[in-house]
Amino acid sequence: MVLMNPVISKLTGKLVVLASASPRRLEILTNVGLRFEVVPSWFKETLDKRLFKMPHEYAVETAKQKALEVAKRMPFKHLKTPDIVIGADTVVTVDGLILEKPVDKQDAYRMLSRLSGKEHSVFTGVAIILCHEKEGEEIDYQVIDFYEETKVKFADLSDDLLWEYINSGEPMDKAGGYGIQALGGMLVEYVHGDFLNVVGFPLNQFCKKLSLIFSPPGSLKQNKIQTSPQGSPVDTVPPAEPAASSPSGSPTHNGPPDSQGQNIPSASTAHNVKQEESGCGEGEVPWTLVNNLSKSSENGEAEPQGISDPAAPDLTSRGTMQMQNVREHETEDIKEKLSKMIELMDGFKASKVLFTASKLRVFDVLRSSKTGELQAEDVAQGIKASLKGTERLLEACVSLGLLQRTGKEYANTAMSRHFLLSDGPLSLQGYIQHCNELVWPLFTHLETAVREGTNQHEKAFGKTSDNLFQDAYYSRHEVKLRFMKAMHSIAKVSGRDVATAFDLSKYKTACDLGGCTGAMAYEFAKAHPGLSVTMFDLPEVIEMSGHFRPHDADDRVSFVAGDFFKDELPKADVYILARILHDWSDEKVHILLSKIAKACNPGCCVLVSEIFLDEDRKGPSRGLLQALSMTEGRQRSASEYSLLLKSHGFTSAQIKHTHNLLDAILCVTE
Ligand SMILES: C[S@@+](CC[C@H](N)C(=O)[O-])C[C@H]1O[C@@H](n2cnc3c(N)ncnc32)[C@H](O)[C@@H]1O
Repeated sequence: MVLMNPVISKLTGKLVVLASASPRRLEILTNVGLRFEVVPSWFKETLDKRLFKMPHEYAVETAKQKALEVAKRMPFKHLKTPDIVIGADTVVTVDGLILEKPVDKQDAYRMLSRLSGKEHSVFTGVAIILCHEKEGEEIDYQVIDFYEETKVKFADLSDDLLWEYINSGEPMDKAGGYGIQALGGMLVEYVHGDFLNVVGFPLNQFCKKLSLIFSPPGSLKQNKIQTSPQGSPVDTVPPAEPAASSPSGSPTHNGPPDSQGQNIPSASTAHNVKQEESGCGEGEVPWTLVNNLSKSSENGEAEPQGISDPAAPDLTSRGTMQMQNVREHETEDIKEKLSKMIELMDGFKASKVLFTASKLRVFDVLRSSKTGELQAEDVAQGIKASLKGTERLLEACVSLGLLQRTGKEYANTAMSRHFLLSDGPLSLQGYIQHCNELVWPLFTHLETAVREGTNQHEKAFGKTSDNLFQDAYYSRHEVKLRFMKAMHSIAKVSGRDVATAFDLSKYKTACDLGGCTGAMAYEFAKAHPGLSVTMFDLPEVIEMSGHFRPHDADDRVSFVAGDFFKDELPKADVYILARILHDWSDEKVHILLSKIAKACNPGCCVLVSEIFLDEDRKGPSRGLLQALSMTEGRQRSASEYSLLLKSHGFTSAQIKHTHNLLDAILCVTE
């Protein structure tokens, strides 16, 4: 049996649309007697999470965009305008990360193991779109949105339990990788807050919002809440009279106060004279009537009987409240979009400030002072630049978070100390200079690159490059050194996460093909005490690798010169391909993988480390932006790499999204 919820019943007679295909939301709303159509949104959940300060802002914005997409599509595609569209989006957050639906089992495992033994938050953002269609005019959309947070704690979960749960298939279409209402309930130690919010829809707050929309504060002037001496709320409105005996016959509301001090009208006391006409149930205020009322008042026409009761909804103030709400939302929305636009328009300036400050060694100069602080004059002297230009550069660096300033003194921020000092263990200086000297010129020819679908090396550097490495990067000593420094810095930052992505304890030997400076090889040796690593690269690279030898170099790392397309590959149990495959045409990739497959004994494996594209190729933008200046190769998703490796006999893929610069996949030969 369905309880006749007085707030939900206010939607009777309206075309209510749920812009979500989630069976759980459908069930929650159906269970409370709401009649609605389901029109799943086509809005792709691709908002850039970094643009939102708080996770709930992301959930609310996604809910809003989902609902608006349906509200705007229906008049054209379904040839009807809904009255109300409801959108919702649920996200799980832990350790400052937003977890959505897992893309595969490995992703589900990553999410669930992150949640194990910890408290996390579940946020559902909800948007209620009220659509007003006026004849001959554009449809007006009013947006009311809100969010609910529920805290959930998981018990400590063993890997066996996690995999059993993952293999049940339940996690795959659920935010955070679990469903609390089914098997996933077993993982939960406690829930603080609205349980249904975790399932996917905060019903309680939704009802309160409906109550505010349809009986806003102005309509409840007389329904003051007093606190009794015992502290419990007392409704001071006199018992409602039946409509017929009310002087005006207008709707009056008298019901239990909700937790926000608003009265949710009770079905037994709310009446209106249009009830039969509108076909609405008891306790309803028909939307059409509400609209007509505001119109007739505006026109100065006599109000129909039953409208002038002071307890009736204050339609004007309600309209004003909603319009204000909408304007605020619209303004916020536009501001958000504008700030994203500005970020995109100015992005190249910010990059160039970083490149220039790095090239001029601003960060090293600041670090070298006794106190770590310098005034602009001293920095100008240190970097041999004009005072005026230096001041501008330093101020711009402060605005970008690269420097901090106290009074007249400039100093490095923690981020700069980590990544921008030239001799720091995680220095990105090498890569930054590579971007400045090589990638930047290529990007100045992006338009031609897009028009022609070719790489622009010739335009940018005045010569063709059939083989990027031998013709472009290694043609001049300083260019080669710069390229190697760039590879070295990325390998230093990401190497540890790649090296520890999988359990390699059963393997004795590894070969890092195209290992460049050996940075990755040393990370593998460090992470796996039983592993000897051969670093294999072109002779012109090997001859310079001594430059990058760490002071505590492990003698389990050795260097072999050769061409992986032409020469015999060193024998190994594990072949590492870090940032290799994306550079080459499919044909060359197949040549290389065939050679590796031939060199492998059963049980050997290939570990590929690359930027993995999302399965729908909508991100991450770092990978997609890089592709724009690539030559013959291409970026792939984890499953594309998996398929590629499978076609060469490497199966049982394990995938690791490291949340560092490079992800990794491990496949074993049969
Ligand atoms: C993009 S870098 C990746 C470096 C390293 N694996 C890393 O992740 O830091 C590509 C590497 O492949 C090497 N390489 C290119 N062609 C090669 C070939 N035919 N044989 C061996 N190594 C090659 C390059 O010298 C370079 O070091």
